[in-house]
Amino acid sequence: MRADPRPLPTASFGSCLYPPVDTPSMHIDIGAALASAADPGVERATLDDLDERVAAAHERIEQGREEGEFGYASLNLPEATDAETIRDAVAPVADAESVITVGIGGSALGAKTITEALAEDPGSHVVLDNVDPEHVRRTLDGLSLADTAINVVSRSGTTAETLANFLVVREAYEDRGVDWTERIVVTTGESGPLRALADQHDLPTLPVPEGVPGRFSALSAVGLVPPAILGIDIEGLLAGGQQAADDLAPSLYDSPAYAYGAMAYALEEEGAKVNAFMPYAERLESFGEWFAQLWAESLGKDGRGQTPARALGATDQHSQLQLYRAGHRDKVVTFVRPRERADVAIPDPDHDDLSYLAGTDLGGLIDAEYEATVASLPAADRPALEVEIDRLDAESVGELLYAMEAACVLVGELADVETFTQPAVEWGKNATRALIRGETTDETAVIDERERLRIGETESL
Ligand SMILES: O=P(O)(O)OC[C@H]1O[C@H](O)[C@H](O)[C@@H](O)[C@@H]1O
Repeated sequence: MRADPRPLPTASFGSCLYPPVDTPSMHIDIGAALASAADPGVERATLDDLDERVAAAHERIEQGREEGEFGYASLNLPEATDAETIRDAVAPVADAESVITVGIGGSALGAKTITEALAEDPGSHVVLDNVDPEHVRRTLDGLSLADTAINVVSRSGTTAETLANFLVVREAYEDRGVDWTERIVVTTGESGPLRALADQHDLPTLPVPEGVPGRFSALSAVGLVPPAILGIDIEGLLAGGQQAADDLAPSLYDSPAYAYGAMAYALEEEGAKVNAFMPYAERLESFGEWFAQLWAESLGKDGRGQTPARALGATDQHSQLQLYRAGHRDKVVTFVRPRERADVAIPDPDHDDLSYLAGTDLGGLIDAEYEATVASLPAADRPALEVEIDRLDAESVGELLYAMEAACVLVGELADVETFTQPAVEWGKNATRALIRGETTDETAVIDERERLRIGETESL
C-alpha cells in the first residue's frame, strides 16, 4: 500500500493561507478558493463574517436533530441505524454472490456509492435505476439469478420506474425457476403498493428511516442492505458517520463538513454557480453521482443552487479541464481523493523518452496528476476545493457521506431554502402517470399544446 503522498500543511497552492480543516481521516483544504488565490474567490473577511452565521445555523441544525425534525433527523442516522437489524434481515440471502438493487435516486445512489467504493468486486452490485428496456433485459440476461439477491427500495413505495422494474425482475426469476420470494429484501415506507406487495408475499421488509429524505438515507437500511449482503463493514460505515457527526461544531474552522459547506455557499454568492465534482479514484465515481443528487435536489430552489457537474480524475483532465481553467468564471472544482492507494508498478520503459516513468507506479502518477491539476486551477486564477480521506475504508467512506450531507444541510440553512423536499420533480411524474393512463390533466394539456405547436411550426416551415 502506497504511503501518504505528502504531510500537511505544505506548499500546495493557497493552503499556506489557511490551514486545512482536519479530522483524523478527513481533510478539507479551502485555500485555493480564497480571493487571494482565485476569482471567483472568497475574501477572508467574508469567511470570518460568515462564520457567525455558521454558528447560528449549527444551533438550528442541532435543534432539528434533537427534535427529530423532518430532514434534520438524517444527521442522526449513524446512531439511529441498527446494523444488527439489517444483518438479520439479509441473513437469508447472505450467501448471494451478487445483488441487484431495484430503486432510483436516493433509493439507489447511496448503496451504489458504498459498494463501488468498498466491495471486493464492485461489479457484484448491479443497480437497476432506469427503465431502458434493452438495458434491463441485458442486465437480467447477464446475471445468474439463483446467486443474486434482490434489493427493492422505495421510500414512497409508489415510484413507477422501481415498481415496473421490480415486476420485470420478478418475472425473470419466475421464468428461470428461481423462487424470488426467497432471494429478496424490501425497504420501504409504512404504506404504498410496494409495502402491499411485500405484505402480500410476506417478504422480509425493512422500514425506511422516519423523517429522512431518500438522498440523505445512505447510512440507513436504504443504503446498507447491499453492502451488508456483500460482506462490507456496515458498522465501520456507521462509525465513520458518527465521527463526522461528532466533528460538527459551531465554526467552519473546526468542522470539515461546515468548512466545505460554507465555502460552497460563499463561492456561489461570488458567482461560482457550477460545482464540478472530480474524484481521483474510479471507486468514487458513483460518489460523484450521489453528490449530484444531494446537491441538486436539496439546493436547487428559489432560482438558486450550484449545478453539480460530474467529472473523474485523471480521465477528465483530458476532456473538461480546459473549460474549468479557461471557460466562464462560474465554477469551482471540488477535488476528492483517497491518500493511500494500491501499488501497481510501471515497468521500466525501454524507450528514453519514457524514462521519466521509471521507478514510479500508477499511484504515484495519479497523485502527481492530482497535485498538478489542483494547483493548475489557482494558477489560472480559478477556485478549487480539496476533500481528502486517508484511505478507502468503511470509516472514511461513512465519514465522507455524512460530511457531505451535513455540508448540504448547512448550505440550505445559509441560503434559506427548503433543503429536504423536491417539489419540482412532481410535475413530470404526474404527467408520466397521466400519459400512461391516457388521462387528460393539466400536465397533458401542456404536452398536447407543445405537440400542436410543434406540428404547427413544422407545417409553417
Ligand atoms: O424512494 P422513492 O420514493 O422511490 O423515490 C426515489 C427518488 O425519486 C423521487 O422522485 C425523488 O426525486 C428522489 O428524491 C427520490 O430519492
